[in-house]
Amino acid sequence: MLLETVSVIGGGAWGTALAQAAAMAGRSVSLVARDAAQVNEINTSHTNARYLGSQELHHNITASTEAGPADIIILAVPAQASRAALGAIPPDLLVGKPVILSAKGLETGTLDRQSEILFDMAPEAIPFVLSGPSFAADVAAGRPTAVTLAGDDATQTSALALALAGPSFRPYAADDRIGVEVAGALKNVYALACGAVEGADLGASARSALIARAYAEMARMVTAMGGSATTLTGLAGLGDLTLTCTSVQSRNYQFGMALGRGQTVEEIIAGGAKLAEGVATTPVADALAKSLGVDAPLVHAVEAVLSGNADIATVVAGLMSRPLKRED
Ligand SMILES: NC(=O)c1ccc[n+]([C@@H]2O[C@H](COP(=O)([O-])OP(=O)(O)OC[C@H]3O[C@@H](n4cnc5c(N)ncnc54)[C@H](O)[C@@H]3O)[C@@H](O)[C@H]2O)c1
Ligand SMILES: O=P(O)(O)OC[C@H](O)CO
Repeated sequence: MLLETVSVIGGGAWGTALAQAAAMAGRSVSLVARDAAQVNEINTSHTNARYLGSQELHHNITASTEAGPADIIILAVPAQASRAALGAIPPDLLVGKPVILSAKGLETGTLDRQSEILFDMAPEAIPFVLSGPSFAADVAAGRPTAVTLAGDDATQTSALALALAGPSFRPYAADDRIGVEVAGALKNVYALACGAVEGADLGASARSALIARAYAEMARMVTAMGGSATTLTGLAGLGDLTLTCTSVQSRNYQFGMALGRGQTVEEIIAGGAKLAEGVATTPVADALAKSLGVDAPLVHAVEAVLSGNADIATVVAGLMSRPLKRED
């Protein structure tokens, strides 16, 4: 498998950061963004100010509004836009190519994981999932970051990890593609909850209890969806859950803080909130839990708050008065 050139689809924070990581790994990178002015800025000033401020971008990154041929395709648009973004790529560019799915979310309506969307849109592409504790600003600045890269063929996955590894970006190869993508999607739901705990001033003890119970719930969900609970001990599980559930740098955590302070979803969005993938993923996860018969009280509680069916005090009281049980 030739792995020299990379096409990153999505000129937002994460697409630009992954383009930077690939360029730092020695790859020749094309960054595909919809906005012509942004493409011009990246090519002339080597910055993407809207998403990454004054961070200088590697000169091996060339921006374009259209995807061209590449050995590796990285999809880095919001989860709800993945289907449309894949549909905009000429189909022959995806045949037999590794496509790295980096969005963390489940699709509204279909309830699909990211690789299920890829199977629909480009069945001859080879799916990989990249996830783990990684803020775009950190990756773009070359701060040390480790992620999980999961694929179905161990040799191919290791080769791809090697092609993207640099001095500050360390992908660990793994084989549980489903577990990695479900963990990446669900941690955003729990980050909303942890942010709400902070916004409502419920205390650090409550937040840690929530993280631990979220981990247990995530394990039930991952197992029911065909992944392995063991995956959650790694970067895509514990690593990303703790990062996003404790850091105000997380957009999902920030959104949750606003919920905790009593704002509605509509008010938070009208106030200019950045992308918080958990908002769209929560009702999907809730529907999946119900259809799979998984006990997921935390997902359900977040759904109740987001939909306006219950306030934070009511869901906390409900969670605290569930029948006592053994810790498993
Ligand atoms: N930002 C991070 O730190 C980070 C880290 C890891 C994973 N992610 C994941 O990456 C995904 C993207 O997040 P982001 O931070 O880049 O969001 P963002 O809001 O910074 O950027 C999203 C980009 O996608 C583009 N886009 C939207 N719809 C599109 C479409 N149909 N076709 C082409 N481009 C489209 C937008 O124009 C924008 O440039 C999310 O699922 C997020 O969870 C983000
Ligand atoms: O800012 P968030 O909440 O989208 O989180 C970004 C990354 O997923 C953290 O690993």
